Amino acid sequence: MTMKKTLTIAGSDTSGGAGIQADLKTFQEHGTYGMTALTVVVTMDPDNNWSHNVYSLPIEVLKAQIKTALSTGIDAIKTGMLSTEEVIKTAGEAIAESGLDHVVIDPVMVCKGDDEVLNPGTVDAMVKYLLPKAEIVTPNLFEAGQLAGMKTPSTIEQMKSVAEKLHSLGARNVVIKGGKQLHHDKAADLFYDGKTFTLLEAEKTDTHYNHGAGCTFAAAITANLANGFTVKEAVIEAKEFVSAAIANGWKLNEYVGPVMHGAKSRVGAPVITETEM
Ligand SMILES: Nc1ncnc2c1ncn2[C@@H]1O[C@H](COP(=O)(O)OP(=O)(O)O)[C@@H](O)[C@H]1O
Ligand SMILES: Cc1ncc(COP(=O)(O)O)c(C=O)c1O
Repeated sequence: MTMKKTLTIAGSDTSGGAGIQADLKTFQEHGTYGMTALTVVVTMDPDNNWSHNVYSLPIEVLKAQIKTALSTGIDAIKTGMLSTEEVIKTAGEAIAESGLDHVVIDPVMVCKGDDEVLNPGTVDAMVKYLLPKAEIVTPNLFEAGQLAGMKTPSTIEQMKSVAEKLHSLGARNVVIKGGKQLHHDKAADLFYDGKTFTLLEAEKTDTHYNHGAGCTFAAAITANLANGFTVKEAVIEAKEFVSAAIANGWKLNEYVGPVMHGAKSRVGAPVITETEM
């Protein structure tokens, strides 16, 4: 049996909901063979209100992982938490050398709830090294504004302008996640392929148990592209997948509630509506 191979270049979330853990669970649910190149390891301190510590791996270790994985003939790549400009440059150069088309850039800048960029120099590096390689970029509202050098969009009209800017910076497709943050009665994401805007809407779940939603969404897109979906089909299935995962999010402890990555196949997924704008 042959399987499509998917690689995530991202951080390890020890608590298991986000990062490479979310990516691998999602790849598995989509029937692809997941491989990893770790950038950082994130731990949480149970003695200090679950505060996060980020441990970077040496750049040679990242390069060796990417080399290992690419030598096997990867079908699609996703990037997640990339901690420094050097890490972003390394990922961008490796993607360029791979010659792969199926490249999903999830421009993780902050963990949920924060609105400060972890390391400001990384935004320029993402624009320079990653956006021009992206078959699709998957920012939330804050990340979209930062990458575009525009204010954080808060309406669908503003999301359209920001999506056009991100496309002009080299991303062949853009999906801006309105999610829970956008003032809209549904969980709405705006997809732009350079020609048409499509608003994708799902029921909003009233929950705090959404840790890992962004990673899960981008990983599902990656697996779907590896499996031969068009970009739009990949995004729509990923939205079904993540909506089900959020609707079935659960409490790990008093600090964090991860999504349930395997919910779609076990519980079913909600209907996504598509509206051309
Ligand atoms: N409360 C919610 N109910 C339903 N879907 C949601 C909810 N919050 C986010 N989503 C969806 O989950 C996906 C990931 O978005 P989000 O969690 O906002 O990303 P990030 O983790 O990058 O901030 C998007 O498709 C978004 O619309
Ligand atoms: C390693 C890692 N990657 C990515 C994220 C972003 O997670 P989310 O998918 O909830 O935006 C986190 C958040 O804790 C993380 O620890």
